[in-house]
Amino acid sequence: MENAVSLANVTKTFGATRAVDGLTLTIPRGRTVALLGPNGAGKSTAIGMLLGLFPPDSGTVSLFGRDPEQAVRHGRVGAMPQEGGIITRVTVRELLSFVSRTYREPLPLDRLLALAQLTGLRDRRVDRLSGGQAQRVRFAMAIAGDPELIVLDEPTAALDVEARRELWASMRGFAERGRTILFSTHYLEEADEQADRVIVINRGRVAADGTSAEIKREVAMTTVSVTVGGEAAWLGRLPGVTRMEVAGDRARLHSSDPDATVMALARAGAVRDIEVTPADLEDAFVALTATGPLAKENA
Ligand SMILES: Nc1ncnc2c1ncn2[C@@H]1O[C@H](COP(=O)(O)OP(=O)(O)OP(=O)(O)O)[C@@H](O)[C@H]1O
Repeated sequence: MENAVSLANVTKTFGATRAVDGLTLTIPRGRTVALLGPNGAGKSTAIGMLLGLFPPDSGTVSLFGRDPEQAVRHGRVGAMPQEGGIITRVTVRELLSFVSRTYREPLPLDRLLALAQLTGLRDRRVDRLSGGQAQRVRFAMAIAGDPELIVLDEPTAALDVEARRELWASMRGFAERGRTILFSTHYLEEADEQADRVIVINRGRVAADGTSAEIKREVAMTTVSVTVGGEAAWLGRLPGVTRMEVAGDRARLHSSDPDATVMALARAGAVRDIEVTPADLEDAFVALTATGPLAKENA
């Protein structure tokens, strides 16, 4: 079965900015995948190309083995752009039934309202909705044609915790139908919690790709902190240490093999206030998107 999404060595330049720089990734059907990256990493540009909004300068983009434009035209893809007004002065039901009529095989309206948790709001005017409710209307518009893939550019960016939770409950309902979800986010926690797989993008390329557990392992960002008196440079050469920060008399060692690092510290008698902190996704993300040596290694 062909992949839902496939990008092969895709580049896109705007003026002097290379927004996407040799991006290669595939997403099989039925997955929920997060595109995670800092501001300007190239997420929106990648999404724009895979929705067929503009072509890449080089490389190929395909959705279900076809040209993106074709896949979109055949109703296999639903999109929720970062912004985008919705018509006001109509009720939720009027808006969604209008959108549904533009598709050949739309979801039944009741089903659509239920999936987006809008049943109780169906007679509410769209301009009287809260931000979170309006976002669920946008989500309902994206899935009205019952697409196989939905692409959401920072769907929860402006939402509070509760509204985010509700939107995710709706999205999970859609994913349970075997559908593919690709969403971009700045929120590590959201990627960690919601996605089966996290693709970290930095400077237009894939910096890491895997489950959040794999990414944490890959960057091996366990930190070993220790108090040192005097010169600290030698700590950077201990087994497992990939990076080190020194603040006052405290050294923070990032280690890919914390056991070996701790043993070496013990052998050297440098165990004052030793503290081992396991990796978290925040650390992994910072490491992957920093301009330090690790980022270069992963680039
Ligand atoms: N139409 C455009 N014209 C000029 N530069 C652009 C255009 N679109 C994007 N860029 C630049 O390309 C780079 C990637 O931008 P993009 O919007 O894809 O990143 P992003 O990861 O989606 O960021 P954000 O999280 O802030 O939305 C940025 O440097 C941006 O300024």
